[in-house]
Amino acid sequence: MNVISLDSILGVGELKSKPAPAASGCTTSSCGSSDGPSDMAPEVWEKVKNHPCYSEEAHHYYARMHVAVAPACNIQCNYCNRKYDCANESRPGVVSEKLTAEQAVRKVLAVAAEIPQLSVVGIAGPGDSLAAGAKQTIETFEQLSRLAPDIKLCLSTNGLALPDYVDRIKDLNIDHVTITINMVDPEVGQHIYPWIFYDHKRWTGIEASRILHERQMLGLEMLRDAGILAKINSVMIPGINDEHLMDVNREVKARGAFLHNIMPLISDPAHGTHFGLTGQRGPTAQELKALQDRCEGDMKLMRHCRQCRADAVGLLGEDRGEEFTAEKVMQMDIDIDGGGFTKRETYREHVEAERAQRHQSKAAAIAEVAHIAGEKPILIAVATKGGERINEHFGHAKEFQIYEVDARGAKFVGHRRVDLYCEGGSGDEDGLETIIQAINDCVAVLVAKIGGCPSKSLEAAGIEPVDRFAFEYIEESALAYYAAYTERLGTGAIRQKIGADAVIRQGAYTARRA
Ligand SMILES: C[S@@+](CC[C@H](N)C(=O)[O-])C[C@H]1O[C@@H](n2cnc3c(N)ncnc32)[C@H](O)[C@@H]1O
Ligand code: SF4
Ligand code: SF4
Repeated sequence: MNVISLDSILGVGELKSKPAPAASGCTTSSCGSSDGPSDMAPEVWEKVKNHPCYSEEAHHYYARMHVAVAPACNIQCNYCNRKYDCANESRPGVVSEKLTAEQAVRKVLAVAAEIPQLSVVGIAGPGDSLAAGAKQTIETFEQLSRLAPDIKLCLSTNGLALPDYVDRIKDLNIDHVTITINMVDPEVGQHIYPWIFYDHKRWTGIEASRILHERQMLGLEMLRDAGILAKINSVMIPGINDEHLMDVNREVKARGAFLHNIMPLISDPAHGTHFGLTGQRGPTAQELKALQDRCEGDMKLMRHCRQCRADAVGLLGEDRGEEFTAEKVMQMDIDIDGGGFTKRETYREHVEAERAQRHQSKAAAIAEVAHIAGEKPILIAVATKGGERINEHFGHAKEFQIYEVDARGAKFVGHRRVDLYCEGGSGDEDGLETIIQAINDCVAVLVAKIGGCPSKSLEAAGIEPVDRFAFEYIEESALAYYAAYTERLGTGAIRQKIGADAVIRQGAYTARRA
């Protein structure tokens, strides 16, 4: 098939590209074929392959939107304050406007007509999608399943009311449900949940956490029995549930959860949450990764969550919500009958073709490094604007994506937000300091371009700045870098080199602090 660039369908300028090398065998589950990864049943792959949150690969191509039709909640978490709102902030529970079911449906059809990447509509607050009788949630999904049946439906809940709604969720063809589970021991839960409202009564203390825990486990088992995929969100709260999340991981896995998304606590005092006001800190990026690594096993860990607003619109990491306010949507001429269905279908066909080409290219890159199997993985930071390419200037990066690389492949393991190094054209030393701190477990940073000064500081900190892969694909470049890195050191030497680099980085950091 002749592959047309997705950027041309979307009207975006062409990126410099390299033809895909010939295919060969691929052994990692992150790679795969059009039937999906080797460790996933085809019917499950069919459900997740276009869902930007359930498939890391899909998030490069597909967008989601949240509609904020669920303002109320039936429990209180010590990290949540829905009264604090800020239009410029992207974090859970924040919305610019709450919608009725009717407004939400209109908004979805408007977005679907405009953004062919849209594949999922979710309800994730700002409160709980199943609180207050779940009326608006059900009404919204009923209409959408009729008007835009090609778009997947998704909801997020704390799980307290979930057992009462699993049958309804099944009837509505909702394939994806997220439950936030922060504990499987009410002793731990009592430090996270001051109260719940259940069975016409407010419960507090350990009793509240016991009820919540039992309802969450029951709801999860019912989802498994109904064949609905469950993702578990857990908020990592250092000193309260960080170690305990290993137990949570084990228990949810035993009950058939598909994916575990361990997210860092956000606890800015300005947000007015209990944890913010009492000085409870969130985890560092390195602490979060270490816990995710310990939990990763048979069940997949989600590493690409962007902790989105409850009214987010667009690809993960971008927010086009401002283009679709209730006022603007009211003025739009909306095709009520599946708005833009043909455009979405064409887009999906091209994504399939591009994905097949990318699988081949990644498999070929993995085959090139097969001879160094068994070496220790390295971490690499990447400056990217998206499109799976190294296409961002070091000084303009607001975040770095982190890849873990060895002969099995280059795996995305998280992103690290940083202060901008270049503000108004000049380098800011404090910004550079926070960048080095954020990526200090990486051996290299792959960028489209970088200036002489930051290069020297990075080298002094034991992080190699690399611009020779500018505009190339990230995974293939990371593997090529890994091969060159290993060759430079000689096989068997990576472990010692990583150890030595870590000492250099720590020494450089201590010296800068002094
Ligand atoms: C706003 S909630 C809406 C769905 C539902 N009420 C729930 O809590 O699962 C969406 C997700 O954001 C998480 N969240 C809310 N506030 C947070 C914070 N301050 N830090 C980290 N995660 C947070 C919740 O735990 C939940 O997983
Ligand atoms: S369950 Fe969700 S909406 Fe309710 S308090 Fe907790 S985070 Fe906020
Ligand atoms: S908050 Fe995470 S799981 Fe939810 S839509 Fe955003 S990226 Fe997906």
